Amino acid sequence: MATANKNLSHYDKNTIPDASKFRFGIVVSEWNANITEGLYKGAYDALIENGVQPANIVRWNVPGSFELVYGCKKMQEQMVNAVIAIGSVIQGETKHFDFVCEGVAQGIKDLNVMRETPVIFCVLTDNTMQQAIERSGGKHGNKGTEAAIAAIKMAELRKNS
Ligand SMILES: Nc1c(NC[C@H](O)[C@H](O)[C@H](O)CO)[nH]c(=O)[nH]c1=O
Ligand SMILES: CC(=O)[C@@H](O)COP(=O)(O)O
Repeated sequence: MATANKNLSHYDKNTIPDASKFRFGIVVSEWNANITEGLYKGAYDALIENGVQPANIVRWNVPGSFELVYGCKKMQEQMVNAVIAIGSVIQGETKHFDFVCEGVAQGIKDLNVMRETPVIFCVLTDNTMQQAIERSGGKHGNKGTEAAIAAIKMAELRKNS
């Protein structure tokens, strides 16, 4: 189902686990910063709304989405219950888009397979800037909000497993 038909940014707070004791790492790519700052705000606000203490949200920046893998690997080594990777890759004229998207998706998948701390994939892979705007606080909601809810749910699953 496409984002246009399923906007997960609206959620029922009663279904979200208590997050007040959790600590989260958020790694933010500086590429397309107008988009990644919107995603960060969505994630940060959703964590706070669900009881996370501001001091328990650790933010690091990395230059581009490709560097999210290394940033998230190092963040996993901090005392955090889950990590959120935030990036925005937008199609250009060459194959660079495919390599960046492939690298970051596979890299984050590997961190989830190999290591204990869950890493949430909040990397937009859009054809146009307009699509990115619509998904980072625009008419299709905010994928940062959705990532924060996923992070809380995964932190809870980790705690109980
Ligand atoms: N074009 C985009 C990039 N490119 C930069 C790479 O992510 C990386 O920083 C560089 O290749 C050095 O290793 N990154 C994005 O996040 N978004 C883009 O649209
Ligand atoms: C996703 C990218 O790296 C992209 O913005 C690069 O653009 P181009 O393929 O035109 O060099």
